[in-house]
Amino acid sequence: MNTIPSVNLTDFLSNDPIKKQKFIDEIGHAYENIGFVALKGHFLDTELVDSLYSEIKNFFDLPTEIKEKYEIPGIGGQRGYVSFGKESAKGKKEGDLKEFWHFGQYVDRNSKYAEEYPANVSVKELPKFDEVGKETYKMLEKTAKYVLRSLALHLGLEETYFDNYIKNGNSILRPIHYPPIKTEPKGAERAAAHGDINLITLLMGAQGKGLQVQNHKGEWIDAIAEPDELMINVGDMLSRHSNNKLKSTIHRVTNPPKEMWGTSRYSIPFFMHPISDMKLDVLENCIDENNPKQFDDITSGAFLDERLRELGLKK
Ligand SMILES: O=C(O)CCC(=O)C(=O)O
Ligand SMILES: [Fe+2]
Repeated sequence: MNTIPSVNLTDFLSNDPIKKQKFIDEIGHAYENIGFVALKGHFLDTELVDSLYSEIKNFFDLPTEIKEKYEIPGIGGQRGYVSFGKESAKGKKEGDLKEFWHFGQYVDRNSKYAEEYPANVSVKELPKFDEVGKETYKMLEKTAKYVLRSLALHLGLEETYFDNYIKNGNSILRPIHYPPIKTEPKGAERAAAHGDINLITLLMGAQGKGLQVQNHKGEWIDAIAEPDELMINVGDMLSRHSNNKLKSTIHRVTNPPKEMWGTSRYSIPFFMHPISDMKLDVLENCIDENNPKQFDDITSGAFLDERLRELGLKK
């Protein structure tokens, strides 16, 4: 597979069982091979996307000393601002050439997760920032819920298998700014090769060149979406749970050619996480003689913790 297949969520949501099954087969096949699809028919509208871009550009344009006021110590960068170069890919010492923001789950005050999750951070310079972030979070979470329903069916589980694990889940919306490159990066990249940690990732902003995905043969292929598409990939949590039937594919964001160094890249991944006590233990129906169990049992909370340390976000 040398291109990223495109699928349409309205097929899955239609009342036509043939279309629904077609969507399940297409996404299932894509995730057993390249690990990525471009998805149309999601719940984000253009107006919301445009206002989020405008808000986040305004945020990243703020002076560094103001942005740094929103960098909260002690929470592994899980909410608010994370400054340039702080995060590095697993196994790499150079920091990625990016700064980002994290919006986290919106839980009721009386829910047990209100204590587990750090609070979201408000940007007082930008009155609409929080609201636009929250609305986008909800729409991406809703899109992800249906994608996971299709994957549950593909894996031979109940359609709603993931629903209770993602309700109040520890998902994160991460607007990223890759600033203009001023000096030779010396081994650093916009985003070095990595697999995502979570269940699935929904990415806005894969329209320009930059994102590349590694296929079976080790070749890097461009992952470019149409204006109305989200790029959606499998993360390591879902790969473990499915005994690597669904592939968490290594991907990266390359530095632009020198004549383009003066331009920024903005992208906005939504990392869909379950609640921390979900067991990622390999599903029984993904194990057989040809596919012995490949991963040890672990909860999603313990797995996340381990990975945040490896990324340099948690001490
Ligand atoms: O910026 C992008 O297009 C992708 C970013 C990414 O892969 C990530 O943040 O995990
Ligand atoms: Fe990624």
